[in-house]
Amino acid sequence: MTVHLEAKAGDVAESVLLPGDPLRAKYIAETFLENAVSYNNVRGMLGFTGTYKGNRVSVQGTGMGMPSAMIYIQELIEGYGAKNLIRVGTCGAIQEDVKIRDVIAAQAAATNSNIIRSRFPGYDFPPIANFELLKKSYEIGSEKGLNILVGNVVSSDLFYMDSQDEVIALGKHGVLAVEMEAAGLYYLAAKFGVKALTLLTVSDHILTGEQTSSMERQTTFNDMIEVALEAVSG
Ligand SMILES: O=P(O)(O)O[C@H]1O[C@H](CO)[C@@H](O)[C@H]1O
Ligand SMILES: O=c1cc[nH]c(=O)[nH]1
Repeated sequence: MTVHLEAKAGDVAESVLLPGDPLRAKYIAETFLENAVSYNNVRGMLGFTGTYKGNRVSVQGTGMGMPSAMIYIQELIEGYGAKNLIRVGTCGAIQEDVKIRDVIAAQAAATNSNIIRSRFPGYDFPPIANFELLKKSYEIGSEKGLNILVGNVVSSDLFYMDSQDEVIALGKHGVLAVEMEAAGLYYLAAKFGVKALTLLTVSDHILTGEQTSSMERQTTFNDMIEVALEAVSG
């Protein structure tokens, strides 16, 4: 048991998928895992463990933003021995050639958060994905015929920004999309020496205002989940 997770020792698998939305954790467990068992209900931040093609996998909601996600990520690593963590989230595109429903594998994550900056004053620490998980996911997605984009994303502390100017400028510097957790995940993975990756489905477009329907989100989302599950299995 940790402060925010009531799972017992051994309840959590070494490989964990991390959606922001706890109900998405339930959906993933019910749709993709066999014999899924719930191990956490504290604060309604649902977590489940089951098997995928015979491999033990957990799925844990993290909430929105780095402060929330980093609580669950650190407790999963320190308290339960999680070793492979893949965030499965949504994002907003900030480049014209990134399209709604595309899947992004976040190679690195820029951030406007002070969480990492305050740890290494005077330095910019680049939060990066684990290469093995990144390569595997790219290959699995490509074999499935998905248009997987690999590149930089930006993890923002704010969903509602007074101005999108900086985020749009980042897009002009090759950053593909904005979301709110990847940099925190990559920082903690570096700190604790575990493997991490962020996969994202583009749910809306910051430049064009386009949004996905819930049905479209679900279909693309399913593809992304299968990539994540395959990447941590076998
Ligand atoms: O769909 P999730 O995983 O929650 O991710 C994105 O959606 C939330 C904002 O709506 C933020 O958490 C952002 O990172
Ligand atoms: O625009 C978006 C979409 C999803 N998540 C974000 O943080 N921003």
